Amino acid sequence: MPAATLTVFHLSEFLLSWAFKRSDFSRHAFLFSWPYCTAMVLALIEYVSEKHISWPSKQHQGAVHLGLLLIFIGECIRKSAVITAGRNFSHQLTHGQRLDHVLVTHGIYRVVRHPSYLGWTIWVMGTQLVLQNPCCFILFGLLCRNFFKRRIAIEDAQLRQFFGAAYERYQRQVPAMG
Ligand SMILES: C[S@@+](CC[C@H](N)C(=O)[O-])C[C@H]1O[C@@H](n2cnc3c(N)ncnc32)[C@H](O)[C@@H]1O
Repeated sequence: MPAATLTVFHLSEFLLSWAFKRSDFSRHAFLFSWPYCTAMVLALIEYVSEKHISWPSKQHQGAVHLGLLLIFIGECIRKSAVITAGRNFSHQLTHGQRLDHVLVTHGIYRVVRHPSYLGWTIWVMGTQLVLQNPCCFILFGLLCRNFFKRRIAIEDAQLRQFFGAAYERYQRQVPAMG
């Protein structure tokens, strides 16, 4: 199940990037960065070592079901953001404004300003619930919060530069991650 979850996530990220013919499309669209792979190896180590010492929490079916639900909800939020933003979405932050870059404020972007980050956070927390990894659940939560806090500050500043008053208005009206 965890392998299937990872395959669906990474393959769909790559295929959507290819389908929208995004300007930053490359093998990096699989989203296997070093920090991410390191985090997943840590999760695997926690899982295997706790399973080996018969950690009691590894037997909670409720946690597995809740984790699967979070994975599903996270994927839906993330993919609806990727599809709604279309070619305006890019895995890397853009440094100059592209000519075809338009501000997206409809669909899921009407409800939350950074839906793909919200979806990814929910998805990754779900993976740790399925594995019943208490340490990585907390660690990944803290890492996501710090990483996205910094990234959102940079991205908001760039988008204010690109779209001026329209983005400032959007930023006032719509919360960052819910
Ligand atoms: C990884 S995507 C993340 C998009 C958004 N932060 C989210 O969580 O759905 C980053 C790229 O999307 C662009 N972007 C973010 N929000 C946007 C919006 N509302 N309209 C158009 N482009 C946006 C940024 O300029 C950046 O190049």
